[in-house]
Amino acid sequence: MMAAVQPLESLPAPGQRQSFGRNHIAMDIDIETRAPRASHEMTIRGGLQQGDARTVVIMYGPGQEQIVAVFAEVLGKPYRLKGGIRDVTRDDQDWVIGVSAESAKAEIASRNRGLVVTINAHCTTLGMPPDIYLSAQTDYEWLYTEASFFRRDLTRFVSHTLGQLSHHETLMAKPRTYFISTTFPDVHAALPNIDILTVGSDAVEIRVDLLKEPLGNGRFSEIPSLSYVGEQLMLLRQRTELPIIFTTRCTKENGRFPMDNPDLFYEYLYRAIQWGVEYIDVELWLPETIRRRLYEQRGSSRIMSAFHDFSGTFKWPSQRAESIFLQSRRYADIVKMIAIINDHNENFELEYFRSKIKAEYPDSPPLSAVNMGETGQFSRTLNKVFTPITHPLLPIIAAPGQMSAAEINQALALVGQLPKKNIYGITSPSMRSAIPQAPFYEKCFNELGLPHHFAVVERQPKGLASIETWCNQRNFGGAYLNPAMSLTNLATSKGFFASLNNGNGPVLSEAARLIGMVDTIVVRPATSSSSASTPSSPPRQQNGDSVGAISSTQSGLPPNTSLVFDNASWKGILSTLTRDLAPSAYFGCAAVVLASSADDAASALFALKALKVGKVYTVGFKTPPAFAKDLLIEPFNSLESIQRARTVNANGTESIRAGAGSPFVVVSALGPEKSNLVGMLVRLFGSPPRGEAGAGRENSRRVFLDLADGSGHGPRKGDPGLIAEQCGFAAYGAADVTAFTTVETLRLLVGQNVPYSFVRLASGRQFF
Ligand SMILES: O=C1C[C@@](O)(C(=O)O)C[C@@H](O)[C@@H]1O
Repeated sequence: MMAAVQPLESLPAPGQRQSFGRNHIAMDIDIETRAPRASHEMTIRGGLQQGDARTVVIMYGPGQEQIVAVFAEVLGKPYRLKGGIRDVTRDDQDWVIGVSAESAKAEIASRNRGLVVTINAHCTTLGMPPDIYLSAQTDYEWLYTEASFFRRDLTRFVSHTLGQLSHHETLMAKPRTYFISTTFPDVHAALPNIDILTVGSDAVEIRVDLLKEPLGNGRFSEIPSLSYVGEQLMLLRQRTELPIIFTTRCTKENGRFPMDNPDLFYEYLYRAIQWGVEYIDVELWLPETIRRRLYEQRGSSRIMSAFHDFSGTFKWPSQRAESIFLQSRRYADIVKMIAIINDHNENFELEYFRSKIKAEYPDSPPLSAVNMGETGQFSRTLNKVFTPITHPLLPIIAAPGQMSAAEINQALALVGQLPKKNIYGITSPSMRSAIPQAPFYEKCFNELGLPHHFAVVERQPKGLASIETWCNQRNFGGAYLNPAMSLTNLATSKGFFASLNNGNGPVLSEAARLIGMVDTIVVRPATSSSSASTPSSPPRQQNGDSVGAISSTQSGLPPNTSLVFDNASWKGILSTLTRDLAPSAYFGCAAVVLASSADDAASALFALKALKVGKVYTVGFKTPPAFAKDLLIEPFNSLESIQRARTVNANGTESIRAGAGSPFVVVSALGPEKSNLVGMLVRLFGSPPRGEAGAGRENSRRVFLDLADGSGHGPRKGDPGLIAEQCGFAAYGAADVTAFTTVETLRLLVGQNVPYSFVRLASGRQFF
């Protein structure tokens, strides 16, 4: 009989082992922190940070002071307007300060940079460009439109510029990353198709040099003005959640930016940093002083050093190639090297160069290197860091030989590098009435050119036999579990799962371990240092396992493969909560979680922990001790305790930071049959009680997240989401979380990024 998972309070430190397998009384699970690949922990520890602690000063245009309140709300801080930047003192530390652009002008150059960080918020309807002097002097600049206001864009801008959310670390931990090189003369043309264009991309490149600014009479300016570029960038950012790469490619390297004045490059690239662009492409030929300055001034943006050689004489096995790499890495977060080659063998030379660089300079920034032209296409299938891709819907390809994500995947599949796998959606009888997900996954695989087969299968209500059979196949490619299964349940395995990893059981991600619920099973080759899994059935044929016809006699996983039990839904919750609010809006605040069991509550607790909330009030479940360790938990066990939390008076922002204010976020995992209770609590916590004005957050709409699946039920009587909105909450539902969770599931299962907007679009509204 298999030992149960240890109670969570006795969680081992990362790297230690926890019971699961069948070798010992208390057998072990490899904890993901030992694994080299991307893990959610990167996102918790690396992705979310406290960020810039300086006072944020928003400079606003005539009649635009309301934008200060919006910034404050997104950041979760109180705000006030002041006459000038000089009036900001240490006492304003936790406030957002608004200063009119007019007044700020006189003092911006002499501001105390250690005390304030300035953002020039300019509404483009007031005219473009913004005040040239302010633009040049400010730390950051945010351009917005009033007619269609994109709160999501603002959230992402401040989360990034103030260093609260880092895409780079998360992306660099991914096994493969791609960026789409858009080549539109006008971004408007891209917008209708942006969701489909970006499937498979981790970032979007805007080729600034290819933008064509109309001057009237059919003429275009030689290079697009900063004003035009700013608006184009704003448009793109409003429509895609992906990080952006800002490129001013020069004439010598297949671009249109003139090379006679390097300062022009500095001007545009530095402005891109001010605009909060995530990646700035800096060409290596630029004077070192410019490259150094941009690197030093890059703030939260990351520098992609770029070198292209179109001469046809470039040689990867040369001293020159190595010295170009060394020169590039000095001022780079990613080094990009791209060359025209003449012979297919030069692709192998590039691979040798890649591995040599990795071995000899292990601490260098990641290398993104490909060859151009048809001959070089092979290298585009092998490069793993930010491979530039195109899409059939683009007007032109950005460089000779560029391929689409689908073409790359198809090529990899053809040469055995991306073998066809069976991927499952494992449901339970209780989910029988749910809308089928298979068509959506098939659409994604099709769009991405993935060879995999997807099938929704239903597990038996009891036991693990069916799940183990699906997972125990040579061609098993991973699965999601909907509903999720508890680790305790999975730990009852006496068969295949228990046999993995020489009897130590599957690898557990830290999220799955702490949450105690598994919703994703990821297949991955073991590293040489960790032990290989031991299939419980003998290996058999290489290909051809057909879904639904798997017997226990069929082949098990290949010997160098392990299974990772993971949890994607906490990430879906985190992404939903941070869609319209920066992480700082949650730091230290109080939350309420309602659920009928700890299992139902755990993903939300994990997300709230990642957001560093100060205190969690609980209703309906006992908090697992593992959470109680890092979070201040208080169960609501009487009406008095609720009343106390409601009226708790946060004296100033300090106490809010310690979770002492009345709850700012309410998450409910209670089913529709408990709507009344949820509605009642939401009403109670809706309007900020009198006397809380001192806390300064009276401008903030509180947040309500309903995890109960309302799909297919139509508008519910007493729908807590509706009540929440009436009570002044910003309400989110299961549909948002499901879509964001699907994004994460696809990343985990097939390593590809399918943007949230595409998930919503392709799966149809009624699906969620
Ligand atoms: O640097 C690169 C790579 C690229 O030149 C290519 O070869 O695909 C395409 C460019 O748009 C991009 O900036």
